[in-house]
Amino acid sequence: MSSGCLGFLEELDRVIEQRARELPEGSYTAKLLRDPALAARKLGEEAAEAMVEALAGTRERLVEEAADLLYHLMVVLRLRGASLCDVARALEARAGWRRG
Ligand SMILES: N=c1c2ncn([C@@H]3O[C@H](COP(=O)(O)OP(=O)(O)OP(=O)(O)O)[C@@H](O)[C@H]3O)c2ncn1[C@@H]1O[C@H](COP(=O)(O)O)[C@@H](O)[C@H]1O
Repeated sequence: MSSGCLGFLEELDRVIEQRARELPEGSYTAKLLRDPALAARKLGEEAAEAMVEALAGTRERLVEEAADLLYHLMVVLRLRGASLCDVARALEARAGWRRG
């Protein structure tokens, strides 16, 4: 993985946090944040679409579906007061077990 490519995720996380605070009209993110069941269903749909691309799609289609999946995961995490930082910490702790 090229270094520095994940910095934008922090920026996107801040935008999602701002949408959660302000819930602006006309924002798709705010629509998901107002309806946790919709957000969870969309997460599942995007996971299924990514699976289809992983099985038989092009690299480009897989990357596009992975982007949809990651965005929806970030919204669902925010609904539970969590973020990709918490996910990174969980992964880091697992790496610790393996090293130890
Ligand atoms: N990164 C994203 C992003 N990725 C995917 N999507 C939306 O996720 C949806 C994916 O759903 P589908 O693939 O099912 O496509 P669809 O048929 O259009 O969706 P539905 O009408 O079925 O819900 C689309 O509406 C996309 O626009 C996103 N919507 C917003 N963002 C970012 O979120 C931030 C806040 O944007 P607002 O949501 O406009 O406030 C901005 O930085 C945006 O770039």
